[in-house]
Amino acid sequence: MTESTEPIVRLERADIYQGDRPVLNDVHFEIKNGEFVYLIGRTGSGKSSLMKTLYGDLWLHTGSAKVVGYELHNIKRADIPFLRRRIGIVFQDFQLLSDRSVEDNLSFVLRATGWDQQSKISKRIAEVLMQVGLGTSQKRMPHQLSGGEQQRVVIARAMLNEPRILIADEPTGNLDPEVGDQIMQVFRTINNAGTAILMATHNYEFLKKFPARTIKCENGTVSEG
Ligand SMILES: Nc1ncnc2c1ncn2[C@@H]1O[C@H](COP(=O)(O)OP(=O)(O)OP(=O)(O)O)[C@@H](O)[C@H]1O
Repeated sequence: MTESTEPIVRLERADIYQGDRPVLNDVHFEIKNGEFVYLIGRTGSGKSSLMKTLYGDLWLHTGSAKVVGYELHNIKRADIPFLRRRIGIVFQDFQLLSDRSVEDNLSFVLRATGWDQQSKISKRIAEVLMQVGLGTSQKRMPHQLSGGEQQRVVIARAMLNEPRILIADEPTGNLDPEVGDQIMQVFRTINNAGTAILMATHNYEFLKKFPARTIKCENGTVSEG
């Protein structure tokens, strides 16, 4: 299979653990290139644990998983930063560095991932900010941004290294409904441009307004919703 036809995520008979405690058993699903997938389920059902396993924050104990070309059942600790470069991760709490500007938050990530030419760094920052509708905000500090704007910067940050998939854990959980809708539009625009998205959400309005494939954590496993 070539990289473009192979699923971006494929789990087979995977067991997800928090420490010694099993959270999800016998998980199998695939996410294809460019797909948009919602992940739903009650509080504590295992959504975050599943996502953490996909980006190598929780170790896969049993079964197999291949994510953006990396086999998680065989992955070496040293490869995890490279796995994460091919995945964009967006959390509910914005986690920007509060003591530096938008531009510096973004260049920090690029430099940490091997970018060293200032002209290329500036160009890439301008591109991702444009993509999230914040084209002129380079010099602003996080405290000068609304919650929705901060979340746009976080999404821009996740897009810096052109990930093949964005994994977003409750990305609108801290936002007003109207602002949440705008952020959802940003994800849709990114998805329409070809990046796959796996989004955990409690917001069932999104499922009605923006229908997409839905998978569900329930009774200790994952099923199509
Ligand atoms: N760091 C941790 N250490 C031990 N157990 C944990 C840890 N984080 C979560 N758990 C447990 O694992 C189970 C799954 O939690 P998880 O956070 O994956 O659920 P979730 O579906 O994402 O919930 P929420 O919607 O509230 O974010 C829960 O029983 C939770 O108590």
